[in-house]
Amino acid sequence: MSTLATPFARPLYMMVKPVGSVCNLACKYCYYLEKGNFYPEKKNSIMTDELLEKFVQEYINSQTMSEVLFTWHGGEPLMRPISFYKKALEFQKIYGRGRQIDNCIQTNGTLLTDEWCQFFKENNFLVGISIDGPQEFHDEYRRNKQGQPSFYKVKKGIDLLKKHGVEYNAMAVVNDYNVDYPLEFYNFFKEIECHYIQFSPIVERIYEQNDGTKLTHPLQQNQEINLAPFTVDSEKWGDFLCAIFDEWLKEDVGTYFVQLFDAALANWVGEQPGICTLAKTCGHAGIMEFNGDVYSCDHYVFPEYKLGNIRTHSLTEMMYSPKQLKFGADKADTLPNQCKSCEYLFACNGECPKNRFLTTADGEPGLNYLCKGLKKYFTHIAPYMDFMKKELMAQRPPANVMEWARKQKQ
Ligand SMILES: C[S@@+](CC[C@H](N)C(=O)[O-])C[C@H]1O[C@@H](n2cnc3c(N)ncnc32)[C@H](O)[C@@H]1O
Ligand code: SF4
Ligand code: SF4
Ligand code: SF4
Repeated sequence: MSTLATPFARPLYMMVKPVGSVCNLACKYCYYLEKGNFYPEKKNSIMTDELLEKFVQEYINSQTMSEVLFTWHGGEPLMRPISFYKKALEFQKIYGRGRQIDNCIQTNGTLLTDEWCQFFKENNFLVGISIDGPQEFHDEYRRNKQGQPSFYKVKKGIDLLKKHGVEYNAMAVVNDYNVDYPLEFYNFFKEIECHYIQFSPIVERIYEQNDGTKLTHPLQQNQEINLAPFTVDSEKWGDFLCAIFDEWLKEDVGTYFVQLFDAALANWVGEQPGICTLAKTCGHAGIMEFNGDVYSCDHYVFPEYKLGNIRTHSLTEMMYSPKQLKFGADKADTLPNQCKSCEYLFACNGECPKNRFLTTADGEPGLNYLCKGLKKYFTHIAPYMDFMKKELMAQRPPANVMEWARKQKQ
């Protein structure tokens, strides 16, 4: 096992699911909806006030730093009433004893109202909104159980956030349907003046199990690969990123922030990237279900990756357990030789282990499904990243890359 960073030198981070996997939408690609199968008592999957208080107290007390970040996730976290979050804030005040406490919430945006937005503004919430680009792309997969599209409601939600001056960012998935339209996609976010954008590729395999789940199980190896139809093509993912990167280079560096570009630059200069998929190790962010069950990662909510329950184990115990440390270290320890000798390992780190189900040319298992696209992306951005690194080292703004890129093209 590789050496991990000293425990306790970083915040303990946990995403919380106050309504479990319950949601008012039924996006066709959603990996979380089916987690309800692990909780047959599903109809009652809401966090009690008593558990909320226990979590808030323990989460704050587990931190070794003065800042504490709460992340509310789901399912759809706005399916709890505002009063639930007001209680959470009261507990934060009681147990925070002067610490700086921040809250962010990840939502599909369809349930936003003036009242929610006022609440978020007053309490400084950062709101992550899921929106998959323009209407046609978004509505392809993001619909409710009756098949009704959600774009119109999400757009209305974003307008409300803007009206109330709430800080927000966009989270967009890239799938088989929208991957061919990178510029339409990117320009949409500029049109709605969203300056912080996260793109996440959909990679899912169909794997029907007895427990009622159908999507990727990470322990599913040596099986016939049965890609879910919404999965993004690996090379197209690379082309998509390259096209948006070139567009971003024209005039947006320093004004629009694309998480995968920032994370690549972070790796280029040897800083921690802001996204786990490009980090060296996993396991920094656990998730807690409505009933206090804690899992290794949001994409590893499976019985095999359950770390315990907050009623019987402390958060520190679970997040620094041998099981979780191994989960974290496995990301680097299980890399195939093709990755170990890859010139972009420092930037890619083999991406997410969930996606490592191909075999290398030498027949070694564990190659990332997205490898071809990732290599294309890193090769394409390398000269610009090298330049930005040089600028940063000389304490000049990396945005100088825009002029440099223009000159290269002349
Ligand atoms: C599971 S949702 C929970 C929060 C909230 N309901 C929402 O949609 O923002 C969190 C994020 O995961 C994304 N997502 C859903 N299924 C995915 C998948 N199979 N692969 C990658 N991301 C996915 C969603 O688009 C959303 O941005
Ligand atoms: S809104 Fe979020 S939780 Fe609900 S189905 Fe869509 S991605 Fe899944
Ligand atoms: S398994 Fe994937 S999603 Fe989970 S921490 Fe690792 S890289 Fe991130
Ligand atoms: S680009 Fe491919 S070979 Fe290189 S580290 Fe990433 S997944 Fe491995």
